[in-house]
Amino acid sequence: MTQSDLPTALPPTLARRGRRAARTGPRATVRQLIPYLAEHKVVLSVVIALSLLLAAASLAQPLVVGQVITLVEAGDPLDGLVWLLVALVIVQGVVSGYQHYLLQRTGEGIVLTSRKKLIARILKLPIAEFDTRRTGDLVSRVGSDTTLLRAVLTQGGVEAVGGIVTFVGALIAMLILDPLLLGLTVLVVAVAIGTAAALSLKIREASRQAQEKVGALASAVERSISSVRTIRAAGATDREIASTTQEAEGAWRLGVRVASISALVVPVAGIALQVSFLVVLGVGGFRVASGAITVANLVTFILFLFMMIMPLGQVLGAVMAINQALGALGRIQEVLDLPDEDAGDRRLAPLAVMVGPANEGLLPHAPAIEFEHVSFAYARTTPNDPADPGNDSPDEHRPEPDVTERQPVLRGVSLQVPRGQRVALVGPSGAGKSTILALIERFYDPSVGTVRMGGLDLRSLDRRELRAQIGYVEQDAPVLAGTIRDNLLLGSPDATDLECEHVLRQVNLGHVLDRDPAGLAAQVGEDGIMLSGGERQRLAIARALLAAPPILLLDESTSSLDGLNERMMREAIDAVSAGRTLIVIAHRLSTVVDSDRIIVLDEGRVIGEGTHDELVAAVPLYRELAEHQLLV
Ligand SMILES: Nc1ncnc2c1ncn2[C@@H]1O[C@H](COP(=O)(O)OP(=O)(O)OP(=O)(O)O)[C@@H](O)[C@H]1O
Repeated sequence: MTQSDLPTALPPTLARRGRRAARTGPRATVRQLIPYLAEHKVVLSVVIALSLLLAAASLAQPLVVGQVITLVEAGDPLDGLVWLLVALVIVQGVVSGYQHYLLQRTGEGIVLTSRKKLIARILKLPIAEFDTRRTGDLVSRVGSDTTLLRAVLTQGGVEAVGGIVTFVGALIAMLILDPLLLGLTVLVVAVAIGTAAALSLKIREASRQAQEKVGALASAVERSISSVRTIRAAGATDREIASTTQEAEGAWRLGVRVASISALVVPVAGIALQVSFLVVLGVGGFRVASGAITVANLVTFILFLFMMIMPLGQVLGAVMAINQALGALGRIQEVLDLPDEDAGDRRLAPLAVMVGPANEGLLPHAPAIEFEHVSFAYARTTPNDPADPGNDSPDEHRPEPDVTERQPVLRGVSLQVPRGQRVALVGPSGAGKSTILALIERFYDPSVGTVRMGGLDLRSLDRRELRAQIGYVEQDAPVLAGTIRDNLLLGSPDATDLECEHVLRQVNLGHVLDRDPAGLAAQVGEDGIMLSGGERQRLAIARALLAAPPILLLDESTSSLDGLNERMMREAIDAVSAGRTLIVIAHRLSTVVDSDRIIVLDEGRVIGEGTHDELVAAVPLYRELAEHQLLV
């Protein structure tokens, strides 16, 4: 099989789309925002009704004030009008407080919905997505971008509905009171609206860029924290602080840009209010003097003017918040639009695949695992990945990501793993051993050829059912932060403490229970850092034992173990392989020698297969590896 046999290029339309997305960044439309709001339509209807009530209360106030002035001028009694005014103000205060609470709560609801959707999607993304995306950026989308959606409701979006009613009501009242004064006011206000609208259009793009930079910052922090030991040991702490701080400064710069655009919008509304107020006061004064309008009507007109300008501020605030939210929603939606791992799988009725040595399978004589002419290439990742806004340069100037080039890692691999046998994969680093395990787990599908379990093409099996048949002990970080119990129950949530303790003793980990009074509740630290390398692997083996899958994949730790640890690891592997099929990536001669069959890989090809003695005699690479105790 040659490289040219592999499907290497993406369809041109996909490649074009990828390049376009990299240039412009993800965008969202108002239509994509609607489902988030629709989920809260009952509460939002109540809030809108309250806004209308507030608008009516606001509009009533100038009329009552005008009436009070007229009555005072005429020397007539006020007849409780002052009390009506007080009642209006109190009702307005109480209603707007309640409305504010409802909006904040609904805003939190929208953040929660988007977070739930993102978490569910991210954890179901194809494994290949994690090869090309930065963890911190994904975390930032869940933590930070989602909070910007809240602003759609909390920064005036819904009050603006009532605001529009107030605006129109005030406009009509002003028209009745004095059309000339209104004409002048509208002129000033129209200029202000035009300027503010043009500015707020810029906010969406600036906000998206700012959020991308926050994502890049989260990625940098995540990298620094997860590699803190390596960084410390390399004496690179100060450089790492400097480069991470640089990302923080980048986020600050873009945040300030958003702030400066918004800051221009706010005074525009303020100036509009002041100028129109001065115009109305000046021209109005003349008109009162000439007897064209009364003092009461001028005061009422000025109150209505305030009433008209206030919602204008609300609408501008809402437009800014919506534009900011759309920037963030674009980044959220980009992840939600990715297909999940099962997308495109053929929907088949669940099949009871029994591949244990004692079980009658669907195809009882088929090997547990079989590779037939399998070739595979990882999608190539590039430093200029669209998910990595690593610099401040404008999008147009970034080099386009190379999404088409793929290098084969497995080339025409054919192998069989009979049921109940222990098969060792050996070969130099980078030969493709871990990739074979990844294909068995169906983290990826082969580019060419077929992988089968119990005679069935893996692509015809439900992924969950397939993985239920397999235990997988990774080489790196096979342990999760949490307690020993959390780690054991990951694959078997119903196991009892007694069962947990039993499997721990089977893999010679009884002492970790004895050394900590917390026992199974003892913390293992981030990535199991409180355990030794050998203990981590044995804990992962214990987890696999507890789930008791018929097939176990074990990527043996490369860390050298002393005599005692080596013996304990061998006993753990013996315990786990009893009564099941075991495929082990072997780095220790003892593991290899104890295997039923050894498969030698080099540069993605199977170059030898047999027992230890057969391979020592026939395969020079194997002989060389064995001479060096195999630790490669
Ligand atoms: N997720 C990935 N994305 C892109 N390339 C990858 C990925 N994982 C592995 N590779 C590449 O595939 C090749 C084979 O890797 P693999 O991990 O299968 O080798 P290996 O034989 O298990 O090596 P080792 O013994 O060092 O773990 C390597 O060149 C590696 O760089």
